Amino acid sequence: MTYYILANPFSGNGQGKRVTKALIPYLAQQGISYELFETQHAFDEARLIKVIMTQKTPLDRVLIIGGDGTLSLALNALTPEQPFSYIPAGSGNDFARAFGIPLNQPLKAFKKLHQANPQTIHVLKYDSQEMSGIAVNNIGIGLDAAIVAATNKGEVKQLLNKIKLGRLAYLLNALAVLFSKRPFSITVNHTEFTQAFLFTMTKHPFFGGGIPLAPKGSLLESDIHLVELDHFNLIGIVALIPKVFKGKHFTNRHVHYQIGKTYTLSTTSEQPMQIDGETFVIKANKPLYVTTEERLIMN
Ligand SMILES: Nc1ncnc2c1ncn2[C@@H]1O[C@H](COP(=O)(O)OP(=O)(O)OP(=O)(O)O)[C@@H](O)[C@H]1O
Repeated sequence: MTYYILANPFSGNGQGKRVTKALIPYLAQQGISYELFETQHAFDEARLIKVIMTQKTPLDRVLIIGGDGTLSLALNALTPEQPFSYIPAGSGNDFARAFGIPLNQPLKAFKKLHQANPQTIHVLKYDSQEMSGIAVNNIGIGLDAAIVAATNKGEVKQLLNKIKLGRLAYLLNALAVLFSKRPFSITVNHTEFTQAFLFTMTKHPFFGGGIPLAPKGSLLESDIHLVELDHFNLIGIVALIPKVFKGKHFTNRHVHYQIGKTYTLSTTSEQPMQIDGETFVIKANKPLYVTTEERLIMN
């Protein structure tokens, strides 16, 4: 059995490279066979998964090393029947937190996955006229997407990442967007929210690098947790932030929470949308259909 490893050396500000550097000598020392495929540029994951799938035999394993974005892009290129293993090497690592994969301990994570049997998890599956795919963490429309969009394109992020303050970039952008983002109207399964501010569907508790947005979410179930926050006064919204960090935001009357298996939604205006931290837009009156899909993980 050979491990076909897809690694993003640049994830987590170079953590992908550090994880690979720790893992490869260990595999060699243990006599474990491997083939390493490192991404050469952004969005190289799908190409490498295709190469891996033409080379591997059914007994070989697929191991992904990177952040949530790398995992998401790789799984979108992998068929549902193909089991995968994962070692986190990002900055947020929400999927790894949700599945209990050791963070910052690549050898511990590897030893665990090496012994593991395939287990079924449920990820998000989305579909519209314009796009389709799966998401391992969450799909957000409005505030979180606007923050991700502002952070991803900001040169400030690169600078702050270098001095290990990437999370500060999120915080600064979050504050700027908080004050400028306007509410929007969204209809989900026939319920209309006319003053929506944050609208996030998640399969597991975490978003934004460990923030417990939906503490009861689980990858082991097909439930999709929907958290919607209405735009109300900004002082109230700012006061809500520490509660979100503690997972205690559901008592606020402006927070709406639903658990469901499928959602059909549409907005009346074009809005930013984030899918596992990559940014898109949802066009006005273009329905998006969200459900779940089963995947096999060996961790
Ligand atoms: N060789 C590369 N050079 C530049 N970008 C890359 C490379 N390989 C992959 N990418 C891009 O990096 C992004 C994914 O980064 P990833 O999310 O894994 O790390 P992160 O942002 O540090 O972690 P997290 O999402 O956990 O915060 C994707 O857009 C992917 O296409």
